[in-house]
Amino acid sequence: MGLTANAIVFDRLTKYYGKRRGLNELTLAIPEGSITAILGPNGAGKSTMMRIIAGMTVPDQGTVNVFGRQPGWERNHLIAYLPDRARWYGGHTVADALEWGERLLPGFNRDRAHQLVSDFKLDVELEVEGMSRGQEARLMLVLCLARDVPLLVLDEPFSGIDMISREQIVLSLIDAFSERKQTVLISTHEIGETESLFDYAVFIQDGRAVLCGEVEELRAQRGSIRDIYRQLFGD
Ligand SMILES: Nc1ncnc2c1ncn2[C@@H]1O[C@H](COP(=O)(O)OP(=O)(O)OP(=O)(O)O)[C@@H](O)[C@H]1O
Repeated sequence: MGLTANAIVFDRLTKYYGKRRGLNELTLAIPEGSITAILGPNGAGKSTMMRIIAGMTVPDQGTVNVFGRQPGWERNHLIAYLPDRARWYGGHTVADALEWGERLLPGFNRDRAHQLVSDFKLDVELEVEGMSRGQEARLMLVLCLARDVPLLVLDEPFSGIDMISREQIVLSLIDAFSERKQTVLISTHEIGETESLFDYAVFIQDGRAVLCGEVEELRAQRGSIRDIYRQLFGD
């Protein structure tokens, strides 16, 4: 695959929540241009790591570099971040959300957003507050994927989406990512249906990276990503 430069570098990054450590000297590099899976059990530190990249949480110790600089609001025009929980405006429809995106999100491509809405079978008239979890997940994906930014950080983007739709969405993502030069980080618990998306994988446990590498190499050495997950985290 020929991955060279790193888009993101963590060096002994630690984040405390009270006495508990959300991240524990996390040391890790994410290759530029990769589609990277962030994998690990509940509470491993995946969301904390992503929030730090998006500049929404500040670490307590260690360093993090995103394209060579510290994260923060002034870097956010480079990043499309899909949080694990969203808040919407009351009374807004999918169409309103797209308009909001066009006005406020740097690099937002309106035509692509509308294409994605149609690909993901969303109704533009749908009110966002009344959406099912799967519909909401699709809308959040649209708002991120429509953006021409160098880094996408997607925290559990498939959660709540049914299996068949998930498979279709993964196929359209493979298509979309092959056309564009973006670094993409995706945390997910749905490893089976999403494995084909990834060319790099990071396994996290207790706030540390326990294994990372190019998916092709990991597969050749240790089996499928699902098998590796079981080897690392199974009882
Ligand atoms: N706001 C917070 N206040 C207190 N503790 C927190 C907070 N956010 C995260 N933590 C703790 O930090 C650790 C890492 O949490 P994080 O949400 O990053 O894990 P995760 O890997 O994303 O988990 P999941 O797969 O369940 O979404 C957990 O022990 C969690 O309880």
